[in-house]
Amino acid sequence: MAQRLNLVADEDMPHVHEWFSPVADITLLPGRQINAEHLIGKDALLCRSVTQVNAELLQKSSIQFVGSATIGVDHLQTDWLDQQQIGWANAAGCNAAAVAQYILSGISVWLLRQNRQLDDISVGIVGAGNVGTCLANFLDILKVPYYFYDPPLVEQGDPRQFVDFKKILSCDVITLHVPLTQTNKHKTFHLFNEFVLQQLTPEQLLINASRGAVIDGEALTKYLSLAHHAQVILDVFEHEPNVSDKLVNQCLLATPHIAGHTLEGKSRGSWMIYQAFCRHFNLDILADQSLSQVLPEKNALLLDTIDDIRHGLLNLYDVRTDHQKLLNYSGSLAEHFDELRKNYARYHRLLPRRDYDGWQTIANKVNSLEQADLAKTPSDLNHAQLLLSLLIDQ
Ligand SMILES: NC(=O)C1=CN([C@@H]2O[C@H](COP(=O)(O)OP(=O)(O)OC[C@H]3O[C@@H](n4cnc5c(N)ncnc54)[C@H](O)[C@@H]3O)[C@@H](O)[C@H]2O)C=CC1
Ligand SMILES: O=C(O)C(=O)[C@H](O)COP(=O)(O)O
Repeated sequence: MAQRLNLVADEDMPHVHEWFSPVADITLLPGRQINAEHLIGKDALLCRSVTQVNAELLQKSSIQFVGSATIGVDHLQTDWLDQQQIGWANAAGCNAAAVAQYILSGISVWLLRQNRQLDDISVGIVGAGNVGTCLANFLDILKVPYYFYDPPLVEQGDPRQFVDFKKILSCDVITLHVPLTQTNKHKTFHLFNEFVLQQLTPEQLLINASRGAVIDGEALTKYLSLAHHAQVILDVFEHEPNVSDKLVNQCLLATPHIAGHTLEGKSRGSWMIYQAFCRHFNLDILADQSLSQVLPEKNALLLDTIDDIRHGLLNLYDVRTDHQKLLNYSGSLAEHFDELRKNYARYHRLLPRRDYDGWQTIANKVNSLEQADLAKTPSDLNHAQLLLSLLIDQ
């Protein structure tokens, strides 16, 4: 029998016990507290976005593999890991659908406040990777025009259509889906600085669910203190968990870095890391282990009438609930930011936020309802307007 491995894992990474305990002894720790001493004599580290994985953390250890159950890798010193021949993996795309769902919910709330319609806006997507593309797929169904800005993909010959930064800055909604990078030619650190922010108008919405430092936080606070400014939705903040109460209160909506935290998004992250771990250590995946095994059945969405669709979507996700929870901690946000994220996961174990994978079904259903009974679907509503009215509260 192969020797058992020893691993340290972030205590907020789901399903670690189910999947890893047949082959490893596991030490669970709070992600921000994992230190070099904890890793001495260990073979693998399983982390989330809050653990800085670098030479300082690992050099005294015998870690051979680092798995981060996240899309982002800005907390991993990947060049050093490669140099040391330490295997590493992230969970690319694991929660892309969850982030896209968050963005659509945020846009819906903004439209409601502005008394504007979905069919008269354009969306500028900065970063056309997994999240940007997933969002674009949803916007296609909603028939909302969007534009991609992604110079690295242009250089790689991606055949899709891309626009320049100036065009993005003219869109009604600008939403950021880039990795945080500090050094390369297309670095994203402070991509939205004071100069860029000042070009926005009060009619626009800026959303950041990528990494906080893609927007210069200090410049943003200053910008939002101006009499006229664009509306802003933030899921991420520069210097988390030290989040400024002032900035949160200046936003249309603010949430504690939970855009990707659906049940599927979190579980898929662990599952992808488990698979990478097995590949690295040349282990078999046991026959009774699978992602679907740990995901509870979804309540069937009964799409018989427009009302069914409306309620199905409303039960799905309303970002205002998460915004309100963050506001409840106003005055001591920095102290409670991590706790809110932790409790978000716990709360959602009872009433989980789920990915919605039935958008195409809904689009088809709306089509058939329109064809079958136009009286139920006012003829001046196109698909986009109709689906928006389903996304937001009546
Ligand atoms: N708030 C949250 O809960 C979550 C945040 N994220 C963040 O979102 C980021 C994006 O996620 P994915 O789309 O899955 O990543 P991805 O790697 O699939 O796509 C990122 C895209 O950004 C592009 N890009 C890089 N530099 C750029 C620049 N200067 N200007 C324009 N485009 C640029 C890349 O070429 C790539 O196509 C992640 O790196 C992560 O930091 C991801 C998941 C959840
Ligand atoms: O996947 C990413 O990248 C994210 O930002 C995550 O959704 C954040 O997840 P945790 O670090 O809280 O697991």
